[in-house]
Amino acid sequence: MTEWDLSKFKGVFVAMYSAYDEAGDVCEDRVKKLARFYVHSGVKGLYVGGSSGEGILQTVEERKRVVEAVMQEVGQELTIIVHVAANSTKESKELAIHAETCGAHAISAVPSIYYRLSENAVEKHWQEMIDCSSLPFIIYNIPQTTGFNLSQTLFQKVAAQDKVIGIKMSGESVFDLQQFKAHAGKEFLVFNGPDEQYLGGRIMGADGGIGGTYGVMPELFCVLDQYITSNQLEKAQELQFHINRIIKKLLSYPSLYGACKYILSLRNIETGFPRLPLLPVTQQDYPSLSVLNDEIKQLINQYTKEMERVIQ
Ligand SMILES: CC(=O)N[C@@H]([C@@H](O)[C@H](O)[C@H](O)CO)[C@@H](O)CC(=O)C(=O)O
Repeated sequence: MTEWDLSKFKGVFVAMYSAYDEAGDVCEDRVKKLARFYVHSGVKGLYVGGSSGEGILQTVEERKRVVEAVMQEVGQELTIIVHVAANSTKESKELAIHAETCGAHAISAVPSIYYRLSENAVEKHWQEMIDCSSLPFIIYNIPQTTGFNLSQTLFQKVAAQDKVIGIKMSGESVFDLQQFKAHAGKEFLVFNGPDEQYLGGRIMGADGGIGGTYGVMPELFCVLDQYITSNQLEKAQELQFHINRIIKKLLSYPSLYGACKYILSLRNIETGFPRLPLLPVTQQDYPSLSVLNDEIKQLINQYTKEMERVIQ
């Protein structure tokens, strides 16, 4: 039996985008407004400083300011998972200790990037973070960006510890996701990573998901999750298809994050541009993004109404 309350980690987690001011600096007010925006959307929590949050492009001090702002604003209302991995173990530990000081609910980390690391090195990197705070730890496996493909052997070694409560599976294979779930068992959380496969991931064992595009349509992912939980799989498939049409369009812009941030601005949530080398969208993209925003709003309207009818 695990000592952790896993129920607060089951569901939809928005991988929060960065929030900068006009000069491109971290802006606490904007971080808070963005975090607050998700409170009423029905999501379970936020994943802070991950890929979508551009943690890896920010300084340690900036990352701390983001976490502090999120915790102050919504730390009592949502479950907050903080991605603490930096390239050095030293900085990652500093961020892990800081997350605990701020009252975050869990930490999470990718392997260090750039160097081709052995499994022993990645294990040591993660273990130092696990040991330096008393927070539960969630492995972040995203081989397509880190170049490190987590093996079952290393996974089972790391996951055997009570403090390691889950894994965020951002690789594309639903089979891999299922294999991790099968080995770790019921009392171990698996988060679906690819938003395009939320339905597939959940059916194959994921307890919820962490995703970036949830940020512009959190309501749709919450309804999708409810369809799955209540076994309405045809409705779930229909909605996932709509979502995927949106995601495919979002992926056609100079950067996914730039497109999503612009859509947020159309919903009165200013977050600035993504930080270089991630490209912003340009003025010529604005009209089509505005059309896409209307499409998202229409779907949110339609599906939240349908869900209300089902619940009544
Ligand atoms: C590679 C990547 O960035 N994957 C995203 C997805 O949310 C992704 O943006 C989405 O599926 C669109 O392809 C997440 O798995 C990453 C994530 O949650 C994060 O921001 O840490």
